[in-house]
Amino acid sequence: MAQIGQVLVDVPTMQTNEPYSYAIPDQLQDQVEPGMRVTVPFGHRMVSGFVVGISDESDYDGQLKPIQAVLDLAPVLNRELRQLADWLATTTFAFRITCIQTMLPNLLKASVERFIQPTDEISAAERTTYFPDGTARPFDTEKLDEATVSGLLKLRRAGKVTVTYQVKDKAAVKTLAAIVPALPATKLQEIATTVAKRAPKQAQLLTYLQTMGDQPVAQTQVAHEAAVSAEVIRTAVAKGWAAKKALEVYRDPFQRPVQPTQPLTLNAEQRVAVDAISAAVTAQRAQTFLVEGVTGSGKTEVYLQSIAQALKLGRTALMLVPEIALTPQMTNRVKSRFGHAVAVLHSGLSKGEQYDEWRRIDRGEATVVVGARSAVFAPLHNLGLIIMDEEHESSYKQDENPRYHARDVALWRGRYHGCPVVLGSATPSLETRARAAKGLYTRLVLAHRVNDHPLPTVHIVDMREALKANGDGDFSPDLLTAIQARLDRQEQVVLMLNRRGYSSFMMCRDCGFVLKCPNCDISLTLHVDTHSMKCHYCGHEEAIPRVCPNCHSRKIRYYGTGTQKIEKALQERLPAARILRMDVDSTRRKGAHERILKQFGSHQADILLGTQMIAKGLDFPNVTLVGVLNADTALGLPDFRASERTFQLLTQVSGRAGRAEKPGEVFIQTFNPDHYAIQLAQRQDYERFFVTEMHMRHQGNYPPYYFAAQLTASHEDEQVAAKAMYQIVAVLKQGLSPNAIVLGPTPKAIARVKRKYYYQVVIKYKHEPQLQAVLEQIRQGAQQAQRGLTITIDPEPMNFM
Ligand SMILES: Nc1ncnc2c1ncn2[C@@H]1O[C@H](COP(=O)(O)OP(=O)(O)OP(=O)(O)O)[C@@H](O)[C@H]1O
Ligand SMILES: [Zn+2]
Ligand SMILES: [Zn+2]
Repeated sequence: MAQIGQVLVDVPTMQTNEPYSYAIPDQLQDQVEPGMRVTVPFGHRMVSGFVVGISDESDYDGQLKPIQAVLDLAPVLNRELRQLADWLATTTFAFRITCIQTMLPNLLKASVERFIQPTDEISAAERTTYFPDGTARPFDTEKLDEATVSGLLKLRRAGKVTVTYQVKDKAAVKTLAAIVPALPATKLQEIATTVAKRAPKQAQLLTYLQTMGDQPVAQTQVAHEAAVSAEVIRTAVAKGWAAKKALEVYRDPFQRPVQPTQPLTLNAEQRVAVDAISAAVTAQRAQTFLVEGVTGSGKTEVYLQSIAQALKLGRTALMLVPEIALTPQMTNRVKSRFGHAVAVLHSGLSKGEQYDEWRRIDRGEATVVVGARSAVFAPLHNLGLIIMDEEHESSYKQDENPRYHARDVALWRGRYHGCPVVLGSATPSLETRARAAKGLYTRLVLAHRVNDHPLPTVHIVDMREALKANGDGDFSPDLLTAIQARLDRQEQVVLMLNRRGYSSFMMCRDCGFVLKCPNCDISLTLHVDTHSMKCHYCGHEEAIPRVCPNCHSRKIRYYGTGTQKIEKALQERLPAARILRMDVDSTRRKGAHERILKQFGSHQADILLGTQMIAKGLDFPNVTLVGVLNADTALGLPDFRASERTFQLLTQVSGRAGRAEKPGEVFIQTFNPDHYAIQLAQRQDYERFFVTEMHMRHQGNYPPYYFAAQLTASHEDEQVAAKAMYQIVAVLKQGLSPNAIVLGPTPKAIARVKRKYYYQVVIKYKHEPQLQAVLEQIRQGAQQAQRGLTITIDPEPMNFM
């Protein structure tokens, strides 16, 4: 009986989660398997698709169109990852094909090209007009002019040209030109003797060829080892003594040499953690651990030794880091311990490098994967351990479809493989810490720094005073004195300029007052377009104040400064200081980040001035001073997580100071010295912060007490977006219980992006068994909605702006 392939087609406008049935032609019967990419006819074109199933019968009565071509020799997604894609689609309200695309390396996202070519029917004149090269030409209706397109279509109707499809499969395997001997050794020897006099170099190569065996060797290597030029090799090939072969090679994204390291002797707290995790690895238990360890407590060593346990049992390990491009130090540490077993996956690699690393993982050649968010989909078999470092980082949440959180995916894979998941942080997210409190996660605490080095001493600098003293809102006298002392002692300084919330809110520079919503206790956002202050939760709007409502000062203004400006100002104040700047601009080029850190690490600079990207993971023993120039900017954001983010950032960045023998000191400049997030960051007291913040969340009905979901509508016409949102609110109110809190619709913080208006609704709820169904109904309704209207659903928004 003929086989039927169930294919998810890759047509973004044809949004469906259901596969289509296609006939599998005889010649492809043995080739098609679930998990492979294919091309199929769809309407009048050829599109790529993904086989999710094969069956013998179809409910479809008519004639089925056949699958045209198979793009893969083996499935690119295994059974586990296909199940994961389905789960992802359901829980994030994304399309199955979108989820599959997200899981594949970029290189495997094939696209189809159309070609048009002449048939025998075509006249000579038509041929010269339409086919100047005489052969097939790409048929891209967007690039060709209208007359050519209509002319070609006319020819097609007359049967004078045909259209063919070719898949531009970008999955190029990298190859090197290589050489193999084409004749038996005895024959080569014979020729060598005859040419020896007249062409000694050729004889030399012939002798080398005899020693080669039948494995191809890279041409450059042959040239080097036989000490002959490329020209001599070309001649040998032309004469039929040797043959050219393509040698498959991996692009190694990790060319720099690493020093191998041995496991360190663990201290008592580390020992307890490694033992607990190893036990779960050995028992193949899907247990979740929270490793709550202060900065510099040696969490990385705990991860490494737990990974070693998984490898010892013949299993594999996945280690997630927030943004790997920003943490070359971590990659180095893993690579130095596990060498070639390590594959690295992140967006900083070229597509080819990503693909090669992905294949090494899929083939089982790499058994440890270090990577950023999307590495959570790495095709590791037989997972024994998953680690998520800095688990509180918001970069683990994807901001576009599918809107998944890598933590949820990690937990899913942990259950699938029966392996533990380790969530590590000095400042865990409230959600995670709350789950540990409930006993859902096992909490492992590293309360002390390695070798009992003390945590740094943190000073809070009241910038209201500093501003009065020297009129300088950027550098307080205290901070400048402290920096100078480091310069004198040849120690190093890390300075952070917080760019989050840059210029989006207003603050009084005399009293630190930030304008808040009277209904929501969340700061109002400045809208330059409407000249007003708005609340993004409830829609409250008021005029931009001219004087501070609290102290009547006129020094109320946007908050925010650029790193370049700060660098210049700092250099003027400290002319002798060598400053390195690390921000989006200075790290645009590939490898720039790593180069800057290397320079700083080898003390080619005294001060590393940067944005939030310098807050995490850096481990430089000579850094004894950390300065935070503006602690407040993130506090003013209209986000219920503003305090949490501020506390985390300040604690993380403070942790860069005094990690080795020399004690560390931190200066936090703030206009809000009494804010609890800043006070508790000064004490680096996470537990106290957790209790305080949980209380605030409880009062405000925020996560983790409530769940939240966010819906957004966008359209070029503001009316359309707003109206769609009002209709959605009606659907929600009808479908959900009266306990659910529906906030909005309100315009988003940046209400207009790329000529589109954004409106949003936030749902806060505790138990809403109907929510999934209601949201699914809204998602389906959105497809029939007005042209140009986009509805997005985020089941777990990281920010509400
Ligand atoms: N058992 C140990 N004995 C000696 N040195 C150790 C030990 N464990 C870790 N270290 C060293 O202590 C330093 C800090 O460790 P690590 O960077 O792992 O801390 P961390 O907890 O990840 O900190 P952060 O959260 O600030 O990034 C490192 O230089 C590491 O090599
Ligand atoms: Zn004021
Ligand atoms: Zn409000």
